[in-house]
Amino acid sequence: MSIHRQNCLREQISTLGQSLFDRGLTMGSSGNISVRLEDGGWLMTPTNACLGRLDPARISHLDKNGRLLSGDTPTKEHFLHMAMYDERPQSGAIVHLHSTHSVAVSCLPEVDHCDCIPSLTAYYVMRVGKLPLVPYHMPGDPKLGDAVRSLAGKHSAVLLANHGPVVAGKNLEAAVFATEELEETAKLYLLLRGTNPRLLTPEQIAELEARFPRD
Ligand SMILES: O=C(O)[C@@H](O)C(=O)COP(=O)(O)O
Ligand SMILES: [Zn+2]
Repeated sequence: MSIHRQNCLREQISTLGQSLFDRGLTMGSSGNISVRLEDGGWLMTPTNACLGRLDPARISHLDKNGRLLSGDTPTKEHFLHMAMYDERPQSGAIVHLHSTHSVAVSCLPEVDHCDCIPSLTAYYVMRVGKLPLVPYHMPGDPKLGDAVRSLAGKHSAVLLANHGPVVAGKNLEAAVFATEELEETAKLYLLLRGTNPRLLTPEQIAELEARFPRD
């Protein structure tokens, strides 16, 4: 990959990180972003970095074995990102946020662990689909990587219990769009709690999945 292309990706991570932060989709130094490089390595946001104020030159550059080549120490969730990439060769980027409504859903005792948010809208089905809950582990615990690995082959998005969403996409823009959609649908789900909303039918879901396949 040319240096020019890598620099463009660094800029894109910083720009989209700032956009997410400025819209309140993650706070403080929470959340992390990664992009897979053509040589099998990755760019990842550094640990304890604020997504709203990333310095493109300090973004961590890892080789395909996860060794740091340049930049600051990577996110403590680097193994989680790498586990998801291992299971999803079609994915080029991953976003993890502490977006408020998604985190709220991740704390609810009654959610279906196989599918935390019902199919309320077509766009949610198109961007996210079934969202499994990953049992709680401390942030940075390698067991979190193992737990995500077991689900990531079948799911582009997972919800970490009492923590937040991890969403993969074919590229960074796709991963960000899907994360935003997840957050908005989590908000809808909470708004509709205690009501009996009409959900999309299995036939409607199948039609959407055939017409708009997710990666
Ligand atoms: O919740 C956590 O601590 C991490 O999952 C996180 O969101 C931020 O960690 P770093 O990426 O290591 O800053
Ligand atoms: Zn986190």
